Amino acid sequence: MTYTVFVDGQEGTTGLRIHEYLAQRSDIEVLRIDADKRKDATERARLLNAADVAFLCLPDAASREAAAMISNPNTCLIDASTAHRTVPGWTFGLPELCRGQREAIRGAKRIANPGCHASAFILAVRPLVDAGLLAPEALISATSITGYSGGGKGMIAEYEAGGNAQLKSPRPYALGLAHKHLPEMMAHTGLKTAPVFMPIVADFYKGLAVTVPLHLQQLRAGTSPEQVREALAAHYEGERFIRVMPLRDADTLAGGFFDVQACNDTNRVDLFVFGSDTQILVMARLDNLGKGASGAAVQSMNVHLGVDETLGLV
Ligand SMILES: NC(=O)C1=CN([C@@H]2O[C@H](COP(=O)(O)OP(=O)(O)OC[C@H]3O[C@@H](n4cnc5c(N)ncnc54)[C@H](OP(=O)(O)O)[C@@H]3O)[C@@H](O)[C@H]2O)C=CC1
Ligand SMILES: CC(=O)N[C@@H](CCC(=O)OP(=O)(O)O)C(=O)O
Repeated sequence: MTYTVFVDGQEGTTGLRIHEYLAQRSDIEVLRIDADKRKDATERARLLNAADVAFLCLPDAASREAAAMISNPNTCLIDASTAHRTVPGWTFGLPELCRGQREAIRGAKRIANPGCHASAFILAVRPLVDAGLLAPEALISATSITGYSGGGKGMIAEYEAGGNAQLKSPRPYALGLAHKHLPEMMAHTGLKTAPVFMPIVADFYKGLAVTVPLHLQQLRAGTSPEQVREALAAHYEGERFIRVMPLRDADTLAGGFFDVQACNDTNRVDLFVFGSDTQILVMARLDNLGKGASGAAVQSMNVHLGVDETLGLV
């Protein structure tokens, strides 16, 4: 069986990466738009409606526009943008989220791919809420360190142009405390209050790690770091792309330093719990263009089509 696939936004960062994944597939026929018609609404609509699966790798406004162009009831949209992640009628493209999510993706024609920071945050926190270790009312914070490809073509060009000394050091951003991933972080963890979230972009291409620092007192009384790790391990048992590392996994740290890039070129998420007697750090690491974007989109496509979920992904 061959499926036809169109990538709207094929020249962008996530679109190009999806094309790389699809190029290895004999079961996928890729529909391509002529370079001079990339933003031609009529041609985009024609290709979107000719596809079994269409990926939207576009800014939010263009994604909403594309979604409104669909008249073919068989076309499945997988949107990489922020536009639809908490919109009713759209299914969150994170198969590992909870029991039943895979079946929901299999049956959905509108799939919203999670944001890169949000994927890491949700995968780290959701199991703790589901296990009753962290109350939905908890007030927590998180930081994220990310490579600059997370900012798309514009930010990549800025970093790769060189000559701007400010870009040499890590840059905290979203300091208005209203990062666009907060709504999906709340909706898909069950947290009632948005975390205080500060992302930091630094001078490396890709790789991302979210850290959630917690006093053990913020967790259910008597919770130990071991129990937090066990809750993660139980939640993700059998998951091909999620690795829950041993507690205080010093072996993964070169000389005591955490490697943010160690999941690059994979669709993997590594989860860590570092703990003392009174505090823990829960960390999630991924490739922002892998499980943080394009890899996740291909995984959702595989789940939706009912083919091997790992096809083309490592
Ligand atoms: N980069 C990442 O790590 C992640 C990105 N995302 C999200 O995925 C989406 C795509 O991001 P990314 O690939 O990084 O962005 P880029 O800026 O790299 O690419 C976006 C592409 O969309 C094209 N485009 C813009 N408007 C239109 C339009 N009206 N019609 C057709 N094409 C259009 C752009 O054209 P042109 O080339 O002319 O500018 C560009 O090629 C965004 O919503 C982003 O937030 C999600 C997760 C992670
Ligand atoms: C470094 C950088 O700017 N990263 C982007 C996140 C990329 C991403 O996940 O974007 P979407 O939510 O659109 O999917 C940011 O924090 O806005």
